[in-house]
This record gives sequence, C-alpha cells and structure tokens, in this order.
Amino acid sequence: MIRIRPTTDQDLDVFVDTVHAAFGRFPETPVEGGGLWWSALETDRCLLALTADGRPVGTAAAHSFELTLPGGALLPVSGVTAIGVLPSHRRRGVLRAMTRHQIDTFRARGEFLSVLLASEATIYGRFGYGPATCTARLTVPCHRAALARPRARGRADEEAAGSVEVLRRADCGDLLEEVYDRYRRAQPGALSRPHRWWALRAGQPPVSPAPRHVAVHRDADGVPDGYASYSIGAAGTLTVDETIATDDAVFTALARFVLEHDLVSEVVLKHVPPGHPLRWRLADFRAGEVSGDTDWLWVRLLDVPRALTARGWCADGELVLDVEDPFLGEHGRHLLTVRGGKAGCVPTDREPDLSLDVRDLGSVYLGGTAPSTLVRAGHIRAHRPGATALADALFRTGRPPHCLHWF
Ligand SMILES: CC(=O)SCCNC(=O)CCNC(=O)[C@H](O)C(C)(C)COP(=O)(O)OP(=O)(O)OC[C@H]1O[C@@H](n2cnc3c(N)ncnc32)[C@H](O)[C@@H]1OP(=O)(O)O
Repeated sequence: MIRIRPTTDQDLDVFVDTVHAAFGRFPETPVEGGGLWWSALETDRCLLALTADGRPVGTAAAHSFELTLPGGALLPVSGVTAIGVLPSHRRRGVLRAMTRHQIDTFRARGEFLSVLLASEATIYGRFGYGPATCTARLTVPCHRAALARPRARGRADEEAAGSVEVLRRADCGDLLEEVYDRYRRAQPGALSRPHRWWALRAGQPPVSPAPRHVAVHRDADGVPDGYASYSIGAAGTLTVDETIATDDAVFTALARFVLEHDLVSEVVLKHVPPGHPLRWRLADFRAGEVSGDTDWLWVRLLDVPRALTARGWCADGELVLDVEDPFLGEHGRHLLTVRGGKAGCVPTDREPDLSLDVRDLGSVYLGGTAPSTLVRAGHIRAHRPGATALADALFRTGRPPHCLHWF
C-alpha cells in the first residue's frame, strides 16, 4: 500500500535523497554561489510516495511557470519534474498514482495545461503527454561559416544597427534575466524562468554559476536585446549554451559574433529551433550540421475546450475533434470554430472530422507538429477528405514553438 502526500520544508532532504537514489546518483555538495537544481523546487508542490511503514520510495514535483501560447497569451502551467521511484519499488504503479494525484491537483488549481521534459520518451504518452516542441544543435566549422548577404533590401542594415559586448557571466547582473523575459513572452512554447531560478542560480548555464562568457547584443539605442552564453574548449570548439534574441536580426548578429571568433575551429550552437533561418543565412548551406534533434517540451491538455480557446489561431475554419483521454477515462467531442484569430469550442454530437488521443492533441497544440504528420503516422484518424489539410491550416503558427528552459 502506497500513500502519497505533499512535502513540507522539513522533508526537503528526504525528497532530494530519494529522487537522487531513483536516478542512481548522490546529491552534489552545496558550493558557494548556489547552483543546486533542487533549490528552485517549490516545497509545497512536491510529493512523496511512502510505503505503509512510512519509507519514502517515490518523488514528484511541479514548478509554477508561464507558457507562451501561439498568439501571445501567457498561460500559468505546472512544469512536472523530479519524478523518481526507487529501483526496489518500480513497476507497481507508484508513478501512475503520483501522476494521477498531480493531474487532480493541477485541475483543482484551475490550470488547463501541464508540461514536462521527459527522461525517456516511452514513459509519459500513456499519461496523456505528447512531445510538442523539438530542439537541436547546429555545428558549423569556422572555415565554412561565412554568412550570405541578405537578399531582401534593408535587412543588412537591421543587423548592422546594433553592437555586441562581451561580459563575464558573473558581471551580467540582472541583464540576462531581463532579456530572457522579453524573449520568452514573444516566443510560443517558451517558459518563464521565475526570478528564484536566477537568484538561486538553479539550472543549467547560463543560469547556473558555471564560468561563461556572454556576448550581449544591444540595439542602436544601447538597450540589451539578446545574448549568447558560451565557453571555448581545449580543442577549439566554441559551445553556445543558448542564444536568446528578441528578433532574427539579433540572432544573426550574435551568430556572426561567435562564428567569427579567433582561435576557434568550430562552433556548436545548442538549442537552435528546428527550421531556424540561420542555416539559410550560411553562404554554404551544407556547412551547418544539425544533430541531437530531440523532443523537448511535452504538453498535456487538462481541459480541452479551455486550452483550445486560450491560444491564438492564424486561419479560420470549423473542425469537429473527437478526443479520447484513456488515462483519465474521459472522452469529448468538440466543435472548434475559429474566426479572426480566436476560437470557440463547444460540445457537439456532429460527426467528427478527426479522432485523436489527448496525447496527440498535446503534440499539435503549440503548432510544432502538423496534424497531417500524425495522420500519416497512423495516430490521428481523419474521417473526411480535406479534414487533415484544414487541421494543418488551423493549428499552424506564425512562429514555430520552441522551448530551451531546462527544469
Ligand atoms: C519529468 C521527469 O521528471 S522525467 C524523470 C523520470 N525519472 C526517471 O527516469 C528516473 C528513473 N526511473 C524511475 O524512477 C521509474 O522507473 C519511473 C519513475 C520512470 C517509473 O516509475 P514506476 O513506479 O515504475 O512506474 P509505474 O509502475 O507507475 O508504471 C506506469 C506505466 O509506465 C510504464 N513505465 C514505467 N517506466 C517506464 C520506462 N522507463 N519506460 C517505459 N515504460 C515505463 C510501466 O510499464 C507502466 O506501464 P502500463 O501503463 O502499461 O502498466
């Protein structure tokens, strides 16, 4: 018999020990300057699974984030994290019970989406989560890194209008936090990085205290509008942790800066969104090698009509979606009507256009995967000619979703 209960501040050590044991690891020793990932945990949003005699065997936690939706709405979402079950207690339904507990709690908070990063892609689909954004690395050898002049008139001037300054990460103050926050509000699929993450230096570089150089881009008025945090390895590889830019010209200016760095043989840009225009700016299209292409943010709809009406839409149309939610034992048939960028969503008994699992709705929700891809994969069923093309047109977004926050 397993009991699940929320933690208190007094349980933090037990929680941290248990989740590390589930991953076969030991907690790192705290060092000056912060940097422990678990310091960002919200202790009132952590769960412990305990045996009948009170031994902790499982952990689960949730962060309070905002997710930027297509169309720009900022939605409070729970970011599921720190899931672990001790090897001695696996495959007995502990994760299943913790996930059910979490979803009930998220709904009780009035939330209609939850998100996570998955350690393995085989775990969370059964709970209704679908991979919704992808990310990849772009590796460019410096001797082939020349950028082509933009062919559209005026674009070269946009990039030239700003300036780049190199700072040490430790000297950046609040600058990265401010620029990240501006960027994530305009980027569908991006998550907020709450202030406590920056203050506690919890996470991965450049949030963590790892030594880094930061190329800071400023606009013509001197206002910071982008940064690239990077380090250079002994073999001459310059690795960029993240390139944060409030527009494409800023991204290109930062890319140009790292690609033209002296004494560097190749540049690895981590977390470049799929289909990013930087590849098209390289004079040699084959110079940019995409690797490490992987799922990043997984999305779970907790309330289909509210989720569908919260995002913005680029095309008008009407679609009947028949959505199964096997984990929660729920089913709904929804008439989605989009007019002028806004959607209405009401129950209907009309014949469906598409039948799909809630996990697949999670995958198409942010616009990162076309419904037609999942029709072709055999996961979404289209009931009439034209339904797939209409669904593609409706779910498509102006800017593809991307997330690079690690949690
Ligand atoms: C968001 C995050 O925090 S990601 C981090 C996830 N944690 C880890 O990877 C740490 C190491 N692994 C673990 O701690 C555990 O194996 C967990 C948490 C992944 C699974 O916990 P368990 O209590 O064993 O899972 P539970 O018994 O509830 O299994 C539920 C279902 O998931 C399946 N499942 C569980 N783990 C896995 C896995 N790693 N791969 C594929 N299927 C899995 C089970 O077979 C079961 O399937 P069913 O629905 O067909 O019955």
